[in-house]
Amino acid sequence: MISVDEALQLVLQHKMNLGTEEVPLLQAVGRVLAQEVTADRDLPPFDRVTMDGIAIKAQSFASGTRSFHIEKIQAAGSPQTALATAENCIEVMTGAMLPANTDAVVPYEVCEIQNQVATVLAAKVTSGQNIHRQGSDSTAGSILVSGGVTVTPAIIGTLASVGMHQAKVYRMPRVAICSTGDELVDVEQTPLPHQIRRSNAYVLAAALQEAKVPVSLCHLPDAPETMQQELAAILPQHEVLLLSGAVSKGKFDFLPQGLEKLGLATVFHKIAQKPGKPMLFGKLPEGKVVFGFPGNPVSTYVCFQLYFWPWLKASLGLKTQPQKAQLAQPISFPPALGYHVPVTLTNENGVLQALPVKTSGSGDLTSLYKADALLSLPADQDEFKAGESFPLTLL
Ligand SMILES: Nc1nc2c(c(=O)[nH]1)N[C@H]1C(S)=C(S)[C@@H](COP(=O)(O)OP(=O)(O)OC[C@H]3O[C@@H](n4cnc5c(N)ncnc54)[C@H](O)[C@@H]3O)O[C@H]1N2
Ligand code: MOO
Ligand SMILES: [Mg+2]
Repeated sequence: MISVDEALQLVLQHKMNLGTEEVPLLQAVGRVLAQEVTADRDLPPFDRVTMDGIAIKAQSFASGTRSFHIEKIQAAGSPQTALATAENCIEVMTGAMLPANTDAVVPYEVCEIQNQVATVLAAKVTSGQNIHRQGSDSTAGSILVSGGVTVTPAIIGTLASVGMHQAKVYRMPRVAICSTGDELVDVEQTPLPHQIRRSNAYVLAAALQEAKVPVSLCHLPDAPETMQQELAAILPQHEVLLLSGAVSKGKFDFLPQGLEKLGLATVFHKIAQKPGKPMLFGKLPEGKVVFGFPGNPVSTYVCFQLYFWPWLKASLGLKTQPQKAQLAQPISFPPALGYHVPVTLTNENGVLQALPVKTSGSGDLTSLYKADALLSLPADQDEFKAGESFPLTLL
């Protein structure tokens, strides 16, 4: 059986080249940017007034002038005006162009205005004060945002400020999520005593919806021929299959053989880990990939988090920062399996502490919502001391 690290490396070796697409500005949020964003002009594009007040020539103040006749008002959104006489001033509003022949803005708070004359009460006026200089943030042509980052609301603001009403982002893969199992009924149905409601596909669909990955849902029966026919019908419209259940040793676990008939090249089947030991990963014709997650709800979600997300991020060219946390209490786990422990996180003096969540195993989905993350303990160790650090996957 391969290790957790080997499985992850194999999954990453099969990342997909997704290409790019143009989307309208607001639809770019949450997507991965596939272009550099450059400034179309200087930012700010003119000397911008940053306080409501009066614009003067600092030299006039230095020469002793304190009362300045107000020539006019320069509002934001008006073309630039000019001060006619050095001993005068122009009232200016935040966001306005600084009037020509002025180089300092004195806020209203330190002025007294009567009969069109502003008297400056401040002790000092410096050339350049309260002016956001043209090009001081960035100059025309400079790179504001590099490609390969997730578009945040702040990046949307940057795109808007340089006039990009569309943005080039990496295309998302077309994903089908199929649950399997004759014991499962849909959410709106009332289960009979031997049945349960299916939840796995909804968990994965919800996670993908948050990440703006388009998905379609389906459910496959525990019957080899129908399962294979339905898979064959789904495959042409999708590039990634996320399947849950039917990958273990049961008499009705038909997924591996159903996929083989569709041309599956198995990359691995089984990982030395708990939960999620029976996980399957393989290639399908035309460069498509399939993740066969074990059916127990916690196993499905854990494997999705540990293997599918890194695969998607790698395919989108997103870099991930490995994270670690300290185990907050000792754990004993003798089997030679990697152990992914659901934990809650607290921060003690800047160090992340991971406290295991009580669960009754990989069928216990309701305990998983309490977890903030998974702490992955290595297979070659049996006793794990409080204070030891291990890799962390945020949920
Ligand atoms: N002899 C062995 N038996 C099992 C092994 C093993 O190594 N040897 N592995 C166990 C492990 S670990 C897991 S995990 C499960 C995985 O089984 P399958 O992937 O074949 O999944 P199923 O048999 O279809 O279902 C398992 C379990 O999960 C429930 N389930 C499935 N799908 C859903 C869903 N969409 N929503 C909610 N619950 C779901 C299903 O009802 C079963 O209870 O195999 C062990 N057995
Ligand atoms: O993935 Mo299984 O527990 O290891 O349910
Ligand atoms: Mg099974």
